[in-house]
Amino acid sequence: MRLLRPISRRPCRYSPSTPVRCFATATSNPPPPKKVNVKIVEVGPRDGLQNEKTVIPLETKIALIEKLAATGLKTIEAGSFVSPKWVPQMANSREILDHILNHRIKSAHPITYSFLAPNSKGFSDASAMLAKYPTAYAPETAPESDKASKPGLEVAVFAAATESFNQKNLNCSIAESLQKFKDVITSAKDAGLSVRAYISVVLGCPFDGYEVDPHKVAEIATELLEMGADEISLGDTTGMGTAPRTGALLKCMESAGIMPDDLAMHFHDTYGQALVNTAVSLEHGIRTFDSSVAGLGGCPYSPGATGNVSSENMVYFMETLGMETGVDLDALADVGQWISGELGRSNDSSVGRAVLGARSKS
Ligand SMILES: CC(C)(COP(=O)([O-])OP(=O)([O-])OC[C@H]1O[C@@H](n2cnc3c(N)ncnc32)[C@H](O)[C@@H]1OP(=O)([O-])[O-])[C@@H](O)C(=O)NCCC(=O)NCCSC(=O)C[C@@](C)(O)CC(=O)[O-]
Repeated sequence: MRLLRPISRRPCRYSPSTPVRCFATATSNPPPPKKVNVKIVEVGPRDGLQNEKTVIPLETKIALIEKLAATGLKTIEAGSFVSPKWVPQMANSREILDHILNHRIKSAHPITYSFLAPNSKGFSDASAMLAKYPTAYAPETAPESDKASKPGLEVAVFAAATESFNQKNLNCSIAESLQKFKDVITSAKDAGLSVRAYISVVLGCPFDGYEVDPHKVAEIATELLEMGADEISLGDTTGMGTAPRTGALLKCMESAGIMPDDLAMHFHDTYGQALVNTAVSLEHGIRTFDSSVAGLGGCPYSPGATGNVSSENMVYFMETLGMETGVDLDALADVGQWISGELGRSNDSSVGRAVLGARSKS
């Protein structure tokens, strides 16, 4: 069990008043500033595609994951073990996991692939595949050499900050879903998988509006961390988050003793506030951000919500702040354009379009 301590008692690498880049004090020959790494979690193949109305062929989904893997992204959410009656688009996640384990997608660096599994049925479907290829992935405790040559795997559970959204999304109360997650998290840890836990609608709910209690978010996050989750991703599912409310939420998390390293932020860009909220999160020490290529996405249970902030915009934003993402923006822009074409929709990444436009002029 992870012990949570008040934030003031554990040395924090960053505080709200720390500028994102810290330059060394003047010397005659100051070394170049060391870049701060940020982790971009690409959620396009799952969050991005789950709400598309026409059935996307398995080959297209696999091609998307392979193309993303070649851009430098190190974490890719690849599918979801949920009821096909509820989310038909994710019905072939089993085949996607099979492909990842069986074919070892080519990449110049180790990649962790993440799959949603909100209950024991979802996890047992996923673990049946792991049993088929028991040595095809690198467990968390594997030696570095194994981690370099085999994919890492992560299981993601998901709760909500409001009862109404939890009921719509998972057909049970928050307490009941947390109970179900206990088994999933324990089994995932036993199998050597890392665990991510989402909390949706943390900054606004399609049913309860702005009435989301940040203390409730902190309470759920604490419970999930104590169950063994490695990371909590705070979802602004509706995109209703604003800079002051993002700041207030993160302050509340800090007061509850939840460390910035334990958190990721998951912004949808419905109101165009995602990067503003990202900047606030950076100031609070968060270094992991979810995004989806070409801004794909939208939650089936959040009417009107648009996609996640686009990965191209996120990478550009981080790199222009002098932070290191490890992602090749040009290559990512190509993937965004390609998948938009495959889906017959417009490319929703302004940076993606700008990169391609600038290239076509040169
Ligand atoms: C959780 C359930 C299944 C409960 O749904 P339920 O109907 O209450 O489940 P049940 O336990 O009563 O079982 C009913 C049937 O579903 C089957 N079943 C039961 N579980 C599974 C499973 N895991 N995989 C496949 N099948 C399953 C089960 O076997 C049974 O089949 P039947 O006997 O009728 O043939 C359902 O509510 C569900 O699938 N919900 C998924 C909702 C979802 O995927 N939402 C989108 C992801 S969350 C999100 O997008 C937000 C996020 C993460 O991106 C962050 C953010 O932006 O906020």
